Amino acid sequence: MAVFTPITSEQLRDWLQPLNLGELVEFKGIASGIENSNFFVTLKQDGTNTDYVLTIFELLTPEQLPFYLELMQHLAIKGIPVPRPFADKNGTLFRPLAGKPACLVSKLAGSDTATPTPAHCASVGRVLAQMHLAGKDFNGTQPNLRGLDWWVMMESRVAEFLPDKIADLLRDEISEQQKFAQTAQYQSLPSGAGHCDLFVDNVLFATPDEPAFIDFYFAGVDKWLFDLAVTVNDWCIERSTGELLTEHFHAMMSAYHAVNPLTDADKAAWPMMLRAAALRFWISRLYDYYRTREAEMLTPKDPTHFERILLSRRAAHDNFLWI
Ligand SMILES: Nc1ncnc2c1ncn2[C@@H]1O[C@H](COP(=O)(O)OP(=O)(O)O)[C@@H](O)[C@H]1O
Ligand SMILES: N[C@@H](CCOP(=O)(O)O)C(=O)O
Repeated sequence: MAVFTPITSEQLRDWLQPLNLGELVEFKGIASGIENSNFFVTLKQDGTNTDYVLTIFELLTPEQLPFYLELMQHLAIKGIPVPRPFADKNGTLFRPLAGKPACLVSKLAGSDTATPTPAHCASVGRVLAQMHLAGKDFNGTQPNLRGLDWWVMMESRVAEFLPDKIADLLRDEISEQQKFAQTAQYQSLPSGAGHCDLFVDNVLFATPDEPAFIDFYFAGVDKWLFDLAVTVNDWCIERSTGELLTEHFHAMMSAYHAVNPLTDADKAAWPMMLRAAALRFWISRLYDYYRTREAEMLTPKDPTHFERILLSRRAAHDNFLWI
């Protein structure tokens, strides 16, 4: 369903050749993706079969891809559990396949969880902190392309579809976030390469203590605290209301803090950062809902989920949970 670009064995064999990773045994499309075409690929080298993941990029441009792939390569080399992209002998990480850029990465063990426990939250918090620290010497500079400028641009494209009260909420939150981004407090927060979309469907677990992060194609340089807020807003919530679950929250935050300590400045910025993280996905879901792209064959994700989360974080602004 979500293989937007079909390929033949011949095309794939030719494409794989410069990677020198062995003979093609089999490949099959992965149904669950919504952004790219993904395939599991099995290659045989010296009598041993190894599984990989092939991604054909449907929307990302060759200008954007080096940041994502080089970040994954950097993190994987440092031992962070993320897919490792394979380069040809010239160091090239992506090449055209069926007319679109494509790359091959390592296949990670495990599966995602629909019902995160505090133990899952703790391990995700720990590895997120390790990932932030491991990215400190990564030299890519591409910003989070789904940041404040993008929110402002998208607001003008979705507001016309919304009832007045909801459009007012959207406009008001963007304006609050613009003011927040100008503060010395915001600007003093540490930034670096972040995943920026570390939702439950982007983490695979071999065991609850061994998370692996996939799908880095919204990654970018942003405040570390924003990345943590995005993660908390999806992992530590009661799904139907969006309210934070205290035990899940403390498990994730304490585990993050133990590796990459949070400061008083982080605490002061936290309520606005949780709101920013909710706003980012509210806007992208509104955009997908009202302006679904042509190639999209899946049902757009529910924007009202993040409207509820935003309202909940605004209501808790002066009385928020912290570690
Ligand atoms: N490196 C990987 N190792 C193991 N499974 C993977 C890997 N990359 C993707 N997958 C599988 O493919 C599915 C879709 O991948 P994803 O990157 O989330 O696609 P999309 O960005 O299009 O939503 C994931 O849910 C996972 O099951
Ligand atoms: N996590 C986002 C959508 C991004 O899609 P992904 O499948 O590439 O993670 C959301 O839930 O709105």
